[in-house]
Amino acid sequence: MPLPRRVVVITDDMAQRAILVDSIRSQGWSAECYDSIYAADNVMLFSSLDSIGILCIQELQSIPLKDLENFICSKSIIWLGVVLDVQAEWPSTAHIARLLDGVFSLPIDSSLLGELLANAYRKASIKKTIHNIDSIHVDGITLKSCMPEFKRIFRLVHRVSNSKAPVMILGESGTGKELIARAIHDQSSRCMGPFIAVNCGGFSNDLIQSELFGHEKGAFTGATSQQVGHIEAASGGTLFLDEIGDLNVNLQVNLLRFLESNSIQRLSSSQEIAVDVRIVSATHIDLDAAIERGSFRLDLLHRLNTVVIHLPPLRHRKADIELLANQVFENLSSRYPCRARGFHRDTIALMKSYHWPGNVREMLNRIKSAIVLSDSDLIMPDALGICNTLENSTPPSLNEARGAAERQLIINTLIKNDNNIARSAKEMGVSRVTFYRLAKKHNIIKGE
Ligand SMILES: Nc1ncnc2c1ncn2[C@@H]1O[C@H](COP(=O)(O)OP(=O)(O)OP(=O)(O)O)[C@@H](O)[C@H]1O
Repeated sequence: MPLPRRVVVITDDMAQRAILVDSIRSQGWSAECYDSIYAADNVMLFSSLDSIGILCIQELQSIPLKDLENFICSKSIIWLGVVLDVQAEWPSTAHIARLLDGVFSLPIDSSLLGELLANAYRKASIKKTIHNIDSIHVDGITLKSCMPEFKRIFRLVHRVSNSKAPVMILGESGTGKELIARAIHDQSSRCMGPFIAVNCGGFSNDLIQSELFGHEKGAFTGATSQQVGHIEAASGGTLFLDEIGDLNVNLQVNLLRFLESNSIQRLSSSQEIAVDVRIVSATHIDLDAAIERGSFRLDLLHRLNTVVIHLPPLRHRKADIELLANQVFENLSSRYPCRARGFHRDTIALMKSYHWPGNVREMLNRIKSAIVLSDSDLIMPDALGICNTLENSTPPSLNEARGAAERQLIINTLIKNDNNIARSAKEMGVSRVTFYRLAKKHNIIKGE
């Protein structure tokens, strides 16, 4: 629905207000007036009805900057400043002006005002669309969250998608860094181009150079043909450098050179090849500490972290646990044979109190095993295999830890082998009888 053409005017100067309102109305807009930002905030008429606000710059001098920032940034309104007295001196105008979309003085030519309002209206419409984003669709998954912190991440993803600014995603393993990188790519104008993900820690030092930059035939023993590297292959799209903190220091220099020149040389070639890629990188390690240790270059960090997205660990997303678990359940239960219709409330409580060291990935795996193995209508707490690892509980004994690891191994092996006991037993290197006995001992299989 298009935004109404209504302007909020905030000034206690009645004479100038009247002039301003007349000019606004002459452009076919309606106007709503308040004496101060506090009066306007109290009425809470904003967000759905208003698109543009005009604030009197002189009056803003007396308002604490924090209040002003909160007021201006919390609304999906585009704010303009009006200067009522051009002769007056205002000490912090520059700072305030940065929060506003433009500043004009009175009297103002009506066609100029018309243009200012039309421009601001366009921006307000975009801002409102972004402000209302509360989910992201990626890889067939709808990422949702009840938490303002996460909704801000969704908005940031939308905002950064269409720039080429390098994005660095920080977060523990399994928090969804690659998914967010994909979302940035999918929503960008590069979405028709390739998305190439490279695990910088996944290759030997000898290999990663040629994996990233490519090589010519004969560049090294075994290089029997020319090979295009991942950077070149990502041209026109997005290169996702996962685990960037694990990249060998020598290669960091080469990567930096590429980021500065936007061109690469394949191994054993002197030809410069121009490459147009958007870089998204991710790491779970503390890069500041790595810089202090000398294992990561500060200049490279500065090239990569123009925009930083911090993904919180799942244990800090308690408010999202139920939403996420139900979403994962719905998704998986349609793909695997499943008797359960959902979670028992004790299971949800358990999930909320668990610390999820493996984050969303761990949740996915635990729910997957519970779905496959559960033989009741609701998934019970013990089906998740985390009863012994509750937060605040005392550390497990060696026997308990061994038992939990054994149980998890059996579950994982069964899932991998489609619940086939013979194949699972073979993979674990035990007889069928032993496997069956162990699975019964851990309540994974019901015995007669
Ligand atoms: N909000 C979510 N809803 C459903 N699945 C999710 C969500 N977030 C992440 N996942 C899934 O969790 C798994 C881990 O996500 P991802 O690989 O993006 O994490 P990561 O932080 O990049 O992990 P790592 O650091 O180990 O590479 C993937 O299977 C992903 O699809």
